[in-house]
Amino acid sequence: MAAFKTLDDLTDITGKRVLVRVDLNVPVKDGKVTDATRIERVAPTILELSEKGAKVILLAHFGRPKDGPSPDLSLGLIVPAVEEVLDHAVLFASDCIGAPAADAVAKMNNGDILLLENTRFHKEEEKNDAAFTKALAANGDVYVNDAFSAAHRAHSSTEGLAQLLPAYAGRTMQAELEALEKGLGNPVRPVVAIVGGAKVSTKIDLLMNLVKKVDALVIGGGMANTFLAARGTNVGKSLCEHDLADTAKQIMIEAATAGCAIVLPEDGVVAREFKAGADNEVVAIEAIPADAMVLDVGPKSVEAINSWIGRATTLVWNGPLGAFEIAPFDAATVAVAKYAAECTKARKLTSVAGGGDTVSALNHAGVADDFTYVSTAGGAFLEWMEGKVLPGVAVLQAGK
Ligand SMILES: Nc1ncnc2c1ncn2[C@@H]1O[C@H](COP(=O)(O)OP(=O)(O)OP(=O)(O)O)[C@@H](O)[C@H]1O
Ligand SMILES: O=C(O)[C@H](O)COP(=O)(O)O
Repeated sequence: MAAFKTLDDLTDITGKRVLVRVDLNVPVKDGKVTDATRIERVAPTILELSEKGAKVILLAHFGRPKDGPSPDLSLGLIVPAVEEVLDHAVLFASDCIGAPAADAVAKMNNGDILLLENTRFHKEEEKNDAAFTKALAANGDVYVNDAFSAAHRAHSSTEGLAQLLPAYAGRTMQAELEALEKGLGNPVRPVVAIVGGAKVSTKIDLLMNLVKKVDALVIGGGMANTFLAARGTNVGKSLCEHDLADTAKQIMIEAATAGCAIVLPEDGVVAREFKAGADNEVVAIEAIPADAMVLDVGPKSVEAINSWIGRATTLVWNGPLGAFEIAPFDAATVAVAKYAAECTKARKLTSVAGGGDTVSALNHAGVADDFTYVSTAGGAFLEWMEGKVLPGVAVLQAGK
């Protein structure tokens, strides 16, 4: 792994304005953060800089706002959770550039921590727009990237800033890269990957390369419905991206050529409403009622998945198998997580899992600490697995 500068190289920062890119894209329900793991992971970097007397200015995205600012995706909602984890006051500015940001920064004392509003409220962020990056850079003397989980995005706050300011990796960025290299740099076969969740369109392309690197690819969640539909199974009202059928078919062809088994659900738990405790039944995967949706994979599928895990030496997991936030559709994710944890404790398995909701699901199952390594990254983790260059990491390695 190519070298990059870390906080150890960042000396004499008292009074300096340090722009720190963190990932605060945390799960939220009814306005409350339901899993603070990502905040906990960036806390050491933030507190270290604050204790050294820097003015710590946090940059982050939250969700995927489509048309500019929206109150439900304001990072202001996250401030209390960040304060609780840090046990430190956190100031907030209503914009990440312009007068609101500049005024808030001007008022900071050494050691203060300020969170700027969602960078994605400006469409220029995702375009890595030069003028927008410059506007962000105006508030900092130094840039620290501690958001490994957003490092697969070449955005202004994840990549562009590192070209304008002296750039350093934060403690979590450093730890994630070191741990992934150690656990998965040279994975011992057989390798089984589980990919589930809801971000079908942004993750499906990654599977094209992943099938060349693993012995079996277990597909669950919304991703499975897309593959099932592609092979002609009627998925009723399930979360499914029908327009990705050709991509799914191509992945199945690539997998067959590479000798990678594709493991799709044999049965599913279906309901007519997306809510906790909704009436539900287990059906064979070819018998999904037209007016129902699959919200979890069924018990036969769990058995098949666990049998693959039992034969594996390395497990890589991103994306829950079902809508685990609403009982009883957490059953498969919990059962598989517990079995993987058991195999890991018995020293038969190296288990690495990643993703905001995946971490939350492992915490929900009570086994996150039993996995070999739990990354905060989902998409970035899968891209790293594929062997892709992550722009946010590459720019640190190039070193300004
Ligand atoms: N069958 C399903 N139908 C609807 N939603 C599902 C289904 N299976 C899983 N999900 C949802 O998928 C979401 C998690 O997917 P996602 O791809 O965001 O995973 P992740 O671990 O957070 O990865 P990342 O960090 O890349 O976001 C959960 O909110 C879960 O409810
Ligand atoms: O949740 C994630 O995986 C990261 O925060 C990146 O989010 P994105 O997929 O919306 O870029």
